[in-house]
Amino acid sequence: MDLVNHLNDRLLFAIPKKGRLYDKCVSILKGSDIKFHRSQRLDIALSTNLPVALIFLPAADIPMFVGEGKCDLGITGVDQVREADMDVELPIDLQFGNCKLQVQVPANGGYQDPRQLIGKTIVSSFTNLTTKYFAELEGTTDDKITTKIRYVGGSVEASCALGIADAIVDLVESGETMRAAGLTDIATVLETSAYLIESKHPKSDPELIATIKSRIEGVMTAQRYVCCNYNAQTKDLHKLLPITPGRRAPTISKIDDEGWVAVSSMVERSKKGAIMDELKKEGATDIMVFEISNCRV
Ligand SMILES: Nc1ncnc2c1ncn2[C@@H]1O[C@H](COP(=O)(O)OP(=O)(O)OP(=O)(O)O)[C@@H](O)[C@H]1O
Ligand SMILES: O=P(O)(O)OC[C@H]1O[C@H](OP(=O)(O)OP(=O)(O)O)[C@H](O)[C@@H]1O
Repeated sequence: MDLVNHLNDRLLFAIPKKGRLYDKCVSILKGSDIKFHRSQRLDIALSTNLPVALIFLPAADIPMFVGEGKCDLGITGVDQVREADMDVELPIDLQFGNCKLQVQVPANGGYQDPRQLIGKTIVSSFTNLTTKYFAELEGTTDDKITTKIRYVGGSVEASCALGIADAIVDLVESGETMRAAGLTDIATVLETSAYLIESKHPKSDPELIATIKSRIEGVMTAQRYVCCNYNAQTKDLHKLLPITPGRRAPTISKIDDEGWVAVSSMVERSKKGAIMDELKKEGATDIMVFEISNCRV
């Protein structure tokens, strides 16, 4: 099938083709019920249930495709958006791919302040952000900095040991890569996470864009909340309901037992243990927590 000729009239949605963000992106698409089949080695997949085409691209190229309006939507890290210096909307923080772009120096090298690196050689895959950062430190414009910024595409952390850099600017999540390379961080250039990004001048049907955004928001909410059900005596509700106020209000249903009701409420996943403990202490029984597979709020 000539896929390219099937792209007309479809919303083009750019997804990282591999790497750190890929699996989470696929699970967001799945959670949003955007069905597709990606043939091996093909970087375009037509959705089978929506007028959408998924375009699999390097995470670093996605801001340009969306910024220039070639794709209406995309998913990539904010670091990539800032590095590409593209003017796009950032409608949804997808809350994965969290890490920091940091200035890293040899742990035993005597640098404690990034100002000590002015005029030295810095290696990074994020040369634009690094240039801007040092231009600000030097109090000058990007084209006048004395610090030398060199690009490498990967394994940036090896640059100091190999003698091509005095320091590096690279992403840090757990810090394992940094420490294994004998480096330590002395400053943060940027904090980042993956975002749904949107063209400022989308070409597709606004209703379709709104539907996709609302589905992704639903996935985010479903990830953040669980559903908590319990039985309670009506006399205890004044103590129990403040523990489970819900997003708007808890649902209270009659049950076939005089003086008792069933309560259902969304609670934050990260607090569910403490909430169940407190409910039990205040007299709730049959407390159950359920996963929410998707929702619209
Ligand atoms: N260690 C990390 N922890 C969390 N998020 C990360 C980490 N490393 C990278 N990211 C995020 O993922 C994005 C893509 O990084 P990744 O290294 O996967 O890209 P890539 O270079 O396209 O893939 P690959 O390394 O497989 O070639 C980064 O721009 C950043 O937003
Ligand atoms: O703090 P950590 O948890 O160790 O993560 C940081 C590492 O993750 C990223 O690289 P990645 O593993 O994606 O490979 P790359 O070097 O090929 O980009 C980043 O460039 C660091 O090297």
